[in-house]
Amino acid sequence: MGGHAGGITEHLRLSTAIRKAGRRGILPLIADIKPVSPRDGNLVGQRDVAELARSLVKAGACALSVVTEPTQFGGSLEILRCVSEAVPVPVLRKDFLTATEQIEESAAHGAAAILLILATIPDPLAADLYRSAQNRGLEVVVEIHTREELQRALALFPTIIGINNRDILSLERDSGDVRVTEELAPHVPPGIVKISESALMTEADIRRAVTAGANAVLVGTAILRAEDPAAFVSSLIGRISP
Ligand SMILES: O=C(O)c1ccccc1NCC(=O)[C@H](O)[C@H](O)COP(=O)(O)O
Repeated sequence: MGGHAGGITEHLRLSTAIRKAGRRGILPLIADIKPVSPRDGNLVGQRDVAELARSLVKAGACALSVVTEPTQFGGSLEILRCVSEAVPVPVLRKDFLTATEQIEESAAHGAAAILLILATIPDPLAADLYRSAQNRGLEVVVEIHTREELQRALALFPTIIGINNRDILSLERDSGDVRVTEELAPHVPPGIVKISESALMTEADIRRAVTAGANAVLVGTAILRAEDPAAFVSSLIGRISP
C-alpha cells in the first residue's frame, strides 16, 4: 500500500480509510497513541511504539492517531515519525497546532491528517491552517465540542469533523461523556465524516457513538490500559458493526 516520499510511506487518506472500513462492515476504529494522559498518567510505558502501532493495525484499526504535544501528553514528532513509518494506514497528528509551519512539519513526519481544534483557534487562523493543510495534501479533522463550534466548523466546508467528548480546554482532566456525540452528530450534514473522539471507555460507549451517527471512533486510554491492547481492539471490531 502506498509508495515512499523522502523515507515516509505515503498512506491512504484518512476519510478513505474510514469509508472503506465502513463499507466492508468493519468498525472504523482509530487507535490513539497518547504516551501520557494528564488524568491517568503514563499509558505507553516501556513498550516499543512501532511494535505497538503494528499490532493495533494488525488487530484491525483502520488508522492511528498520535498525540505529539510534549508537556502534558508526553508526545513528540519522533514518535509520530516512528509510528508513520511502521504502519501502512493513515496517521492523524493530534496537537494544539497554531502555525502554518506546523503543517509542513506534520507532513514531514508522516502525518496523513492533522487536527484543528476550534476551541483553541480563532476563525481566520482556522481557515488559513485548513487551506495550508489542503495545499500540502493533508486532510484535516476539524474538532468541535459545542454547537457553536459546529457552526464555525461548517463554514470551513470540512470533509471530517471530530466530536471531542472531553473538554480539551480542561486538558482532558474531565471524564468526558459520549452524550456530546449524541447531541452533536445528528446536526452534522450528511457527507461529512464524523469521528467520535475521547472518553469511549467501554463497548457500550462505542455502540452509543455509532448509533448516534459516528462514522468512526477514536479510542486511546481504554486500548492502552487494556492488558492486551491488540486483543482489545480486535474484540471491539469483532463485536460492533458500523
Ligand atoms: O483531542 C485533542 O484535542 C487533543 C489535542 C492535543 C493534545 C491532546 C489532545 N487530546 C488527547 C487525545 O487525543 C486523546 O488521547 C484521544 O482523543 C483519545 O481519548 P481517550 O480515549 O479518552 O484517551
